[in-house]
Amino acid sequence: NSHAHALNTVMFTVEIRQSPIDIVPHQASRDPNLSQIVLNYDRCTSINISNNGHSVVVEFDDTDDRSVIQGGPLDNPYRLKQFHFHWGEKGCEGSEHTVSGNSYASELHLVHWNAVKYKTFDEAATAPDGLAVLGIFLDTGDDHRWLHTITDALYMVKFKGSITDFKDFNPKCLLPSSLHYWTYLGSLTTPPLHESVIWIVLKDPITVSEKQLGKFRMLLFTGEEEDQRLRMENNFRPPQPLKGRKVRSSN
Ligand SMILES: CC#CCNS(=O)(=O)c1cc(S(N)(=O)=O)ccc1C(=O)O
Ligand SMILES: [Zn+2]
Repeated sequence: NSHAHALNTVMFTVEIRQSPIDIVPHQASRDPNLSQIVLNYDRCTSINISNNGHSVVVEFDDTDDRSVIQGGPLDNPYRLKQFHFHWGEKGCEGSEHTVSGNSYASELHLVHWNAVKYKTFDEAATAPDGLAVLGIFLDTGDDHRWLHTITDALYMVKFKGSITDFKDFNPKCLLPSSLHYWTYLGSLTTPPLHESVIWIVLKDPITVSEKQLGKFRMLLFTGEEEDQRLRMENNFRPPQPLKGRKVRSSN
């Protein structure tokens, strides 16, 4: 039965740093050593926008250090690879991280990878310091003046598997006024759930309108050839156990 024993060993993985989490601000430790994060996106090159059946994704040219995030908890610059969103079916839920138990309507994730230490994204995606994801909350209110560039393109990627050109988009226009953040060690929030993400979650949300958010909900989880049409909504994972992790706060 050594075979059964071996299978049992192989199948058992310890999950100690899963994401998202509920962030409790006054339990986060203010760390004076935490510098500000720096986003060098001025030479970023967006390539396309696509519907991968889980979210809408804008991909970037990550073949050199043209667009990186650095500073804060990061020891190296991390290259921007893609950004995507998570949202609900109504305004009161949709974000992945929560703040004192409260959800935002949506959450934007800018995914970066450590190309200094790892040769490829896939290698970085399995390393404990391989990825850095910048999380930005979306609140509902007035129209966001630049989000329409994205929402106007969503009809082109309605179905799972659809993709279209999306050039000259700089995600700097989606940042809130302050880059104050919380940071903790976590994971991807979708399969394969690798525990390879240094999370940097901005404290201040950006504001978008219900109308703009509604356009995300006209995307479909299903492909054009499928007879069932499933609206893409509630593509957020609920908060996971903290398991003793410390959340640090920038000044
Ligand atoms: C191997 C591997 C991998 C993960 N890819 S991703 O980092 O772009 C990613 C990250 C996240 S998240 N929510 O963890 O940032 C969600 C979805 C994706 C995706 O595949 O599209
Ligand atoms: Zn995400």
